Amino acid sequence: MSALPGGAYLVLDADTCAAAARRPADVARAAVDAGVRVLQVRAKRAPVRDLVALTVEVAQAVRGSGATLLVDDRVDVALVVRARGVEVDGVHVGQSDLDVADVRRLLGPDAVVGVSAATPAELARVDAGLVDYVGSGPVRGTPTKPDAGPPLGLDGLRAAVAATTLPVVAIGGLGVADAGAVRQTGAHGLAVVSAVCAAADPTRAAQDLVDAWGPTPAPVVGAVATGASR
Ligand SMILES: Cc1ncc(COP(=O)(O)OP(=O)(O)O)c(N)n1
Ligand SMILES: Cc1nc(C(=O)O)sc1CCOP(=O)(O)O
Ligand SMILES: [Mg+2]
Repeated sequence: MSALPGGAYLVLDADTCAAAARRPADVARAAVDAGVRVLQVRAKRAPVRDLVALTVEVAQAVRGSGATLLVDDRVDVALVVRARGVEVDGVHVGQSDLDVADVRRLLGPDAVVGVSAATPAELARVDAGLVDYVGSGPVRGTPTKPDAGPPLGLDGLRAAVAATTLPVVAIGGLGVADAGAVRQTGAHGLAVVSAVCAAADPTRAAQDLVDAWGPTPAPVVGAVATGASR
């Protein structure tokens, strides 16, 4: 188990970056230079070996930044990247991906493991002893994930935060204008794709997101999320 830094969380979606004619590695470097502490590599249509190459590229681009780097869905990719001697911190899995118990077994006790959970039933099933954070969304409908569930809205997000002891990362249709309201729900972080990857100026957009969220306490390793770390 490892503490996830709070605040701005950038999901580097390969398709969104490609549509904006940008390399995810360049967006990643710009984001960490702007103060983003958590990155996730997501490439839903890429062959697995391309996802490995992409993750290595991003990891190398942000090397030395101290940012937490995760892979969407694919534990095998994280393991291969590690086996090549390149640092990757963990994986974010959804409800149809590998079970978090298996993810934890494969990646080890120090990995960061996140899981998607939004409904009361999904949140109740999350084992807080195996997972470091929950990703809850979509807060709003978003073209970036057409198969997402119904929008939670801020009230639904607040309910998700109240339903779990784990840090909650809000996601889906969010941008800089939402940072204050999302933080007020008690969410630990705010994850975006389009607001940075498709922005006219990703560096500026990342900086604005970091500033709008405001200061975050340093993560405490092994801390139980009681609200004190939010
Ligand atoms: C931080 C964060 N939260 C939720 C998701 C969604 O993951 P998942 O449900 O597995 O859906 P896909 O992203 O795989 O389409 C996420 N990636 N990150
Ligand atoms: C990757 C992802 N997961 C979601 C969920 O609801 O679990 S919504 C989403 C896409 C977020 O992209 P954008 O910031 O462009 O709306
Ligand atoms: Mg998934």
